Amino acid sequence: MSVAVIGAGAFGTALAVNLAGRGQVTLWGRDTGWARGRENPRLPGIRLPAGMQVTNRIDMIQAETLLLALPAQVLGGFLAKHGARLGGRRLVNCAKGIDLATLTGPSALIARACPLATVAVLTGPSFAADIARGLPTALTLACADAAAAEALQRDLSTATLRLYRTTDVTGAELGGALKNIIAIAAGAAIGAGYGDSARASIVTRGFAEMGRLATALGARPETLNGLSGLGDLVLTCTSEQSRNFRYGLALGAGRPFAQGTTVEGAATARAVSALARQKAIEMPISDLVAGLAEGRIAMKQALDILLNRPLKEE
Ligand SMILES: NC(=O)C1=CN([C@@H]2O[C@H](COP(=O)(O)OP(=O)(O)OC[C@H]3O[C@@H](n4cnc5c(N)ncnc54)[C@H](OP(=O)(O)O)[C@@H]3O)[C@@H](O)[C@H]2O)C=CC1
Ligand SMILES: O=C(CO)COP(=O)(O)O
Repeated sequence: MSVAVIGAGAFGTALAVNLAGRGQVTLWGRDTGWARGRENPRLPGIRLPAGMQVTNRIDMIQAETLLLALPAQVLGGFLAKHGARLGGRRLVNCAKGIDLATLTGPSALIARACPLATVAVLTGPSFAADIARGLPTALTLACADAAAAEALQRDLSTATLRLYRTTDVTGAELGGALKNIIAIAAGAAIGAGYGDSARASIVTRGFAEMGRLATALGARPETLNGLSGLGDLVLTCTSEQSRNFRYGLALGAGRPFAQGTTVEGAATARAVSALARQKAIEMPISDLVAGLAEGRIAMKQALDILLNRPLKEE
């Protein structure tokens, strides 16, 4: 089986390094100057295995299985430029977000741009550095075609990467996208000094909110209880390795945050607010994260809004 990873950021590089233990892997990035030193500055401390090919030429990619590890908001532009070259292969989305321009998930963007492709999603609790170091990790592989899901599960599992499969692509993809929003809110609560009890409330009510939107969009509720939903929510709301959580910490503390860091939850919150309005679903935490990220509301105001919502059944 031949694999290529599209997107030489932290996650794409980590997946390529881990999968290289199984066979030939090619890594594609738009700028591959760093590869001469065999260490990606986006994933410090990890050396590329000898023999791994790194290229910025998409026409060099012959692999039958492509893992797309680009940020959700740049995927549409990438597909518009290169999608025609990718059709007919197995295309596995690894991005965790909702495209703001179309309000759809990455796998729908891929399916639209590459109608002949077998589209799948790889998602779940996993920091790039952990995967690259070969620390034990369990992820969800989702594909609507059950036979293709089984084949991909087999082909992409490694000694340290254990994949569980599902045919619920919508649920798996939304779990990964929505947890980033809640991680920002959890970080903001901690950053503002509201404490661990407040964080626990946000995680729990955030999880309820994730389930409401995901099921309205066609997800199976049990998928949200799995690695791609609850699993990743727990990871990102409790670890400072998470960029979304760290961004929330900065928002809550009123500190600036490093420009250029990939924080998927900020744009996803805006997309979710728009989707929730369309579907008439209450998503109070996502609405507040969208407002905080856009600078429309302040932290104290966000807290007041949450605490003053009408009392209701759990
Ligand atoms: N990091 C992690 O632990 C995990 C990340 N993910 C998901 O993986 C996705 C990618 O994140 P991650 O790798 O961490 O992000 P990074 O910030 O590490 O890297 C982003 C990559 O995208 C590239 N890029 C940006 N714009 C474009 C473009 N227009 N065309 C082509 N390439 C572009 C950047 O290229 P350049 O270097 O040239 O700027 C860079 O290689 C996200 O959806 C994230 O949620 C999922 C699980 C874990
Ligand atoms: O998705 C992730 C872990 O599963 C990575 O989270 P961050 O993008 O917040 O760093």
